[in-house]
Amino acid sequence: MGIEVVVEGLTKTFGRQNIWQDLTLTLPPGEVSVMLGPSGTGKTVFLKSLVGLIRPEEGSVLIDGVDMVNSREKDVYEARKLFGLMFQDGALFGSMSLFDNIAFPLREHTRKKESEIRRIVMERIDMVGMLGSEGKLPGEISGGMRKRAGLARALVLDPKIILCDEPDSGLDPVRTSYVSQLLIDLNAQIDATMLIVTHNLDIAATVPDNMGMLFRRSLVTFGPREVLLTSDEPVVEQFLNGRRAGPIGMSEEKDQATIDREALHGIVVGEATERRIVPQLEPTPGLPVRQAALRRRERVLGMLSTLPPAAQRAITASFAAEGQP
Ligand SMILES: Nc1ncnc2c1ncn2[C@@H]1O[C@H](COP(=O)(O)OP(=O)(O)OP(=O)(O)O)[C@@H](O)[C@H]1O
Repeated sequence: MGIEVVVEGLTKTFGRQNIWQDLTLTLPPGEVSVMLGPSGTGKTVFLKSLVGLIRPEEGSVLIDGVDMVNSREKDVYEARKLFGLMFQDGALFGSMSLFDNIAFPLREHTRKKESEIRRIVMERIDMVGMLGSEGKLPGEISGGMRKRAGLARALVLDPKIILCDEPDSGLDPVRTSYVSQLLIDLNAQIDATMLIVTHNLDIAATVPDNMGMLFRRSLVTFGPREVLLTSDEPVVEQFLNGRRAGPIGMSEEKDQATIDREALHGIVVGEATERRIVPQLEPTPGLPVRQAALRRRERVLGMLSTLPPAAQRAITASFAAEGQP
């Protein structure tokens, strides 16, 4: 099973620019979480902070007893092996075949024999549906395939935590839904903790167990998906509806003067519309039941009375629809 990630009081500044402050959240073990947020709110910086590639000034990130913020580089390096990272462009080496790209972490970090490496690499290539393409160079395949190859590479060291930075960027809507299904299928197969950073509303609506959103240097919310999906916070409303009216502007956020000026010109925040929550994706038939979904159900039922009423109603309705009242 995946590992819990406990983030407490995290604050990061570059020079005089405060990226975010006092972020506190827990990624439940083995569950899939999504972090939303307008461009530039520091989602990538957050992912890099979890793996210790960026060191925030304050706070802690506890993973299996190691604090990725305050520990010695040697310990952080060791703990980093628990992670699988999938970056926006797949981050593949252009002159290496897909096979060699995917084998790279195994050759770099383990002493496995070539025959064993071949077995693992082919198994992961199969998992992401790319058997037959292993001899190709990254330049010879589409963006969607490069993403999947990046995901296969993230999987070779049997990660306990998988971080995906915008798995949908540059993909058409059809390829994006394949990636969404792939993420859920992988979760069912390996039960790793997953955090996905995305702007994509379809991924956000259908993939995660938990959702959070970064805005104005803090976490607007983080918790079971239904909390964000039923939230009437103006920034969440605006983001989920892709509207111009609201606190998010072209360069991240608007000041009050801009909001007032827009109101004068008739650009007003719309009425809060009742949002329909679409069901979460299920693993492809034939794959194991997602253990995280079973654990989440118990966890969420245990915290139900602490959640906002709209989220409680949505959760009760979705459990009832699954035939598990
Ligand atoms: N190494 C760095 N040095 C200085 N500033 C940085 C560094 N890395 C990121 N930043 C700044 O931190 C801010 C947040 O960047 P980040 O890439 O995390 O945003 P994001 O939310 O992932 O954006 P997007 O959705 O557009 O990818 C930006 O203003 C960026 O310029």
